[in-house]
Amino acid sequence: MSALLHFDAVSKRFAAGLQALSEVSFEVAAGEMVFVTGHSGAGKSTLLRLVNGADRASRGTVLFEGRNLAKLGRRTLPAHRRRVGVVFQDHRLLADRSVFDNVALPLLIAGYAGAEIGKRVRSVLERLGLGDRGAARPAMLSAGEQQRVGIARAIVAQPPLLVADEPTGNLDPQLAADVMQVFAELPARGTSVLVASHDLPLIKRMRRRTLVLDHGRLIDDFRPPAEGGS
Ligand SMILES: Nc1ncnc2c1ncn2[C@@H]1O[C@H](COP(=O)(O)OP(=O)(O)OP(=O)(O)O)[C@@H](O)[C@H]1O
Repeated sequence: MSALLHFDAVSKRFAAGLQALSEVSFEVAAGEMVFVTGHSGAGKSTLLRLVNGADRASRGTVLFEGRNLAKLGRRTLPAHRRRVGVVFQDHRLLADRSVFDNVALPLLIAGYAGAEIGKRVRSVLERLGLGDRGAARPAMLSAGEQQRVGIARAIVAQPPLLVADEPTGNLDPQLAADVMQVFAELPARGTSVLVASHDLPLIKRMRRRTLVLDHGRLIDDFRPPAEGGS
């Protein structure tokens, strides 16, 4: 079976001449949760932006579900974006809409019927411990709740892949652990996860595969040994 995500010798050079990624190759299989780490400026955000179609590789090939993302055009990009949920550090919620409406947005865009939207939004809010916050405006919520609303919005349409860029950067350690727990449960529900983070203690605790970038180069692809293995 082909990989969900495939990077083959991918480089990204910005107009200013800066090489943000150099010949990066790796694959992510369906059902994996993978961290991307490295120093500030190592290329983590750049890598994630190539995956969600926000930017394009300068060289090399990025395949998602077997499709070459270099070939995405105005007509096909929206469909790709619907298959990759995105979580940012600054969750980018709509301030003048309720929590429910914020989370419902991807389903509205995908053309779901009203009753189905209600069912799915209530279910995902419940799962993230936000069952009683649907009517609230984002500004009325704590930072941790707002981040969970952002996650709810990213996963409500059950995309095959979730990419998250420093999703716990603003959260205290307990909330960060809670968010990681939510992510860790996604692969079993059909959503693979790619998380950029520089929080090494957190990554270590999660015991998941970790890609390490250094000045745009992939210098390690670490898979922790299975628990209980010898
Ligand atoms: N649009 C852009 N134009 C020019 N250079 C850019 C652009 N975006 C990123 N860069 C540069 O590419 C390099 C990699 O940046 P990137 O944001 O991917 O790093 P990062 O690992 O996510 O860092 P951080 O942890 O600080 O967010 C940096 O040197 C950055 O300045």
